[in-house]
Amino acid sequence: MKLLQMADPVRYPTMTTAELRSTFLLEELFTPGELTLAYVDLDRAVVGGCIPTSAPLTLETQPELRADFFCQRRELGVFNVGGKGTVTVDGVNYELDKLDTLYIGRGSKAVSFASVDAATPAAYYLLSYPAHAEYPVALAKFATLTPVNLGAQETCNKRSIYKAIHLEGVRSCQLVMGFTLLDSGSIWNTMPPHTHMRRSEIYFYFDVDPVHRVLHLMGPPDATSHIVMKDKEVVVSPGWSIHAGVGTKNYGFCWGMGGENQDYADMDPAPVVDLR
Ligand SMILES: O=C[C@H](O)[C@@H](O)CC(=O)C(=O)O
Ligand SMILES: [Zn+2]
Repeated sequence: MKLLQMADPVRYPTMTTAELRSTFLLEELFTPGELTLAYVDLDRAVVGGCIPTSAPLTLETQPELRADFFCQRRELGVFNVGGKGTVTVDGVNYELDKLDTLYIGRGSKAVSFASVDAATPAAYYLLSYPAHAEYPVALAKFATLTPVNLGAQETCNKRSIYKAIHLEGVRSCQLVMGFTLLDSGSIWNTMPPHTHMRRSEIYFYFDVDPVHRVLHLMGPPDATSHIVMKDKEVVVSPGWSIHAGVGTKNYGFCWGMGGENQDYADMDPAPVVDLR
């Protein structure tokens, strides 16, 4: 597994574009016919991408985990941004349409991913954190989620927030996971931004038009930087960093968090006028 090692707020202001990218950004997680994982030292997240084509792909344990099977000591969230697929957990099949989320609890032994049609393959985004407790496998279908509608057309940030794995939905040990869809003509996410020292957060941008980009904003509110991102890329946000973005067109992103608490509303606002 590729290892991403975080920078701290002291090293951060000295970093070049290339250093910011190699430290906070994960590119090329999604390759047809492959399952790719990366380890992030921050809150010990494992992030992955998986596009099964003609044959299913199995979630193998990794040498770095020193575990008998991947979920021996971890839980896993799976979010499909591609065509219809099937995820099999210990012999039980779960059908995932686009935007469906599957929670796989600690102790699940055999996990594999398949596409229903190799011509329109599923594309699974994977996010895993250590877990001290077992919660049951559960599927959060997009169609059953009630969005929170935020923003306005006037401020180009009209969007719908769907919480899938959280305190009032599918339960987990520490993972909190959901996604946000921007309306046509809206481009700003999470503005005004916030930090939350209790949790680190990982953004996975999807449905980014190939000729468009998202400028992801990070850093302390008084010293922001940006990372230019394309479709199906992942960016890591330490607790001291804001995480917001602006696209050259609308897009979607999956947000996931691990850490001290699971309280979605526990945010320290960073007012727009204070940003530097
Ligand atoms: O801690 C929560 C996260 O940053 C996101 O859920 C924010 C978000 O999706 C949005 O405002 O568009
Ligand atoms: Zn956040």
